[in-house]
Amino acid sequence: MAAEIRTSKFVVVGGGVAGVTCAEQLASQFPSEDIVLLTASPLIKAVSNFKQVSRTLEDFDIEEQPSSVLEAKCPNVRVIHSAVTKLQAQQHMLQTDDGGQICYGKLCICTGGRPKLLTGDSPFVLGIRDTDSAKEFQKCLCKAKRIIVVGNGGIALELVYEVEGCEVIWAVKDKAIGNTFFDAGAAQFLIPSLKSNKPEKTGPFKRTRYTTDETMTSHASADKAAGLAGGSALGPDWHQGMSLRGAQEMARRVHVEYHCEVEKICTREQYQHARQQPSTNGSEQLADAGHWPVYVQLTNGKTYGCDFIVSATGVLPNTEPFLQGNAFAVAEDLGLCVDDHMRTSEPDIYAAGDVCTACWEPSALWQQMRLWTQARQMGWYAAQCMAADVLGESIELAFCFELFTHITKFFNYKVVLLGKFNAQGLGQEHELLVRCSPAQEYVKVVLAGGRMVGAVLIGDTDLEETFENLMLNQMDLTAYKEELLNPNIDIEDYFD
Ligand SMILES: Cc1cc2nc3c(=O)[nH]c(=O)nc-3n(C[C@H](O)[C@H](O)[C@H](O)COP(=O)(O)OP(=O)(O)OC[C@H]3O[C@@H](n4cnc5c(N)ncnc54)[C@H](O)[C@@H]3O)c2cc1C
Ligand SMILES: NC(=O)C1=CN([C@@H]2O[C@H](COP(=O)(O)OP(=O)(O)OC[C@H]3O[C@@H](n4cnc5c(N)ncnc54)[C@H](OP(=O)(O)O)[C@@H]3O)[C@@H](O)[C@H]2O)C=CC1
Repeated sequence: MAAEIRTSKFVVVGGGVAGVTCAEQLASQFPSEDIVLLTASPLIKAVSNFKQVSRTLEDFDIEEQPSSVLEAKCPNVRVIHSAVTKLQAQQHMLQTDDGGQICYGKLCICTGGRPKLLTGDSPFVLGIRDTDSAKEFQKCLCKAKRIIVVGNGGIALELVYEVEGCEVIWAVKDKAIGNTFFDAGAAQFLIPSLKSNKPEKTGPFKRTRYTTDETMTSHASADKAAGLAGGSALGPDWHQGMSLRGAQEMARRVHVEYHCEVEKICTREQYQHARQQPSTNGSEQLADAGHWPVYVQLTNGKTYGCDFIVSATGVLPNTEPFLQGNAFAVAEDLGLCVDDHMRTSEPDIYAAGDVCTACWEPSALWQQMRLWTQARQMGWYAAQCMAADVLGESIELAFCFELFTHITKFFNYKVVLLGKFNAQGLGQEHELLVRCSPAQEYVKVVLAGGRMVGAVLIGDTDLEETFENLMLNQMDLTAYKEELLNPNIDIEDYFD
């Protein structure tokens, strides 16, 4: 007997922040419609305690929840735990891995991303994305004496600071650490934190934690083995309450190798075999001669042995089941291109969060980064756009896309990034003002044409709201440059 075809006016795929926010918004705009949320993960990710801190800065918690919590909150949302395996965009039809078929009126794809690994074919290379991969990392770490972390973004910054009881070799391709988030000056401010002891963690955790039951976990693992989607991305605090300890009795020990990439990864047998051959590369230096399961040759000529490698080298959008047989425009980073109404190039299909690439002409002070805040904002705005389309109303690009803002924590410091915080795309046409008190704060302001266009604030600077306003109103600061970072001036009063 042919499987029943379900029909729904609105279908959202993905139970991460983007998908759940989108489904919630649609549910409140269309209380008499059924909204279907399809997700491959056993738990969903919901935003809680949302606070609009200022015009564009926002603060919220994320909770992993059973879908019943969302269904109780939004009675017209129906969550189906099943992975989409095929999309027929012309027919407006989705197929799922349990054999189901769903016909949609409007669809929003929020399938997130997965780690872009250095190599997919080595059992010694791990990526971290969801709860399962974080647990796998923890299991390998507890037996490890040395690991190599490759990458210079968010995950690498978190790991090198958190891991104890295991030597960490950190290979970065840049001349300073944390290249994705800040410049060499900020890196210099942060480096001493790697050499001192970590402050004791203080609880309690703000976020509720749920665990998946055995059936769900094994279902998710089976999906992964079959190459289907995994769980939602981790986020702030993912390592809280998780022991990131290796097999040695020692505090944190990190050695940074700058300006290098991975040339070759080989097993102990391959490595020993190569060592017995007459040397073809006179410059190769063995950083230590211990016996390790895997060896990594870096482009600076050094070779390190280690227990395993963490590839913290970015994200690849999860687009697979959607592209085949359809005509989606795809960006250079392989995300689904969306316009300023979050529409993909296929009719009635929208996308939001890590899976999409913003292909509209952005505001001068905004850029896309694959972050929680943007996943929430895009999910929310995609729902507004879908609603406007159905109701035949016009809609303007949401205000949150006017100015890039990100609040996070690195090396136990509060970090706020605003606008073109790294002078992205400004060439030589900018000026930097910097104030730094070691171990206390680092403040960098980017000015272009006398106007503030970006800032990096590390520590409890309390400057974010004032700087946000200065960026949004684009006041000419030429006359105030000397005072702007003067610690003896209350800048908030000054521009009141
Ligand atoms: C270790 C780590 C730490 C991070 N820390 C921070 C941080 O401190 N601050 C910050 O802002 N951001 C952080 N991020 C990034 C942030 O988590 C992501 O940008 C954000 O969660 C993306 O949300 P999303 O909804 O787009 O995707 P995801 O959360 O990845 O959700 C995708 C959903 O789609 C589902 N799915 C995928 N394919 C299918 C399919 N075929 N069918 C059905 N369902 C499917 C998945 O199961 C999942 O539920 C971190 C990421 C990681 C990995
Ligand atoms: N606190 C926070 O805000 C956090 C956010 N995240 C987010 O989670 C996602 C995943 O994090 P992560 O994996 O760290 O990704 P990121 O995009 O943050 O960083 C990836 C890093 O790897 C580098 N890289 C890419 N390819 C290679 C390669 N082949 N060899 C060496 N280096 C390489 C990149 O350099 P280049 O840029 O030059 O290509 C970049 O420095 C990101 O979206 C990130 O923003 C994660 C943790 C914390």
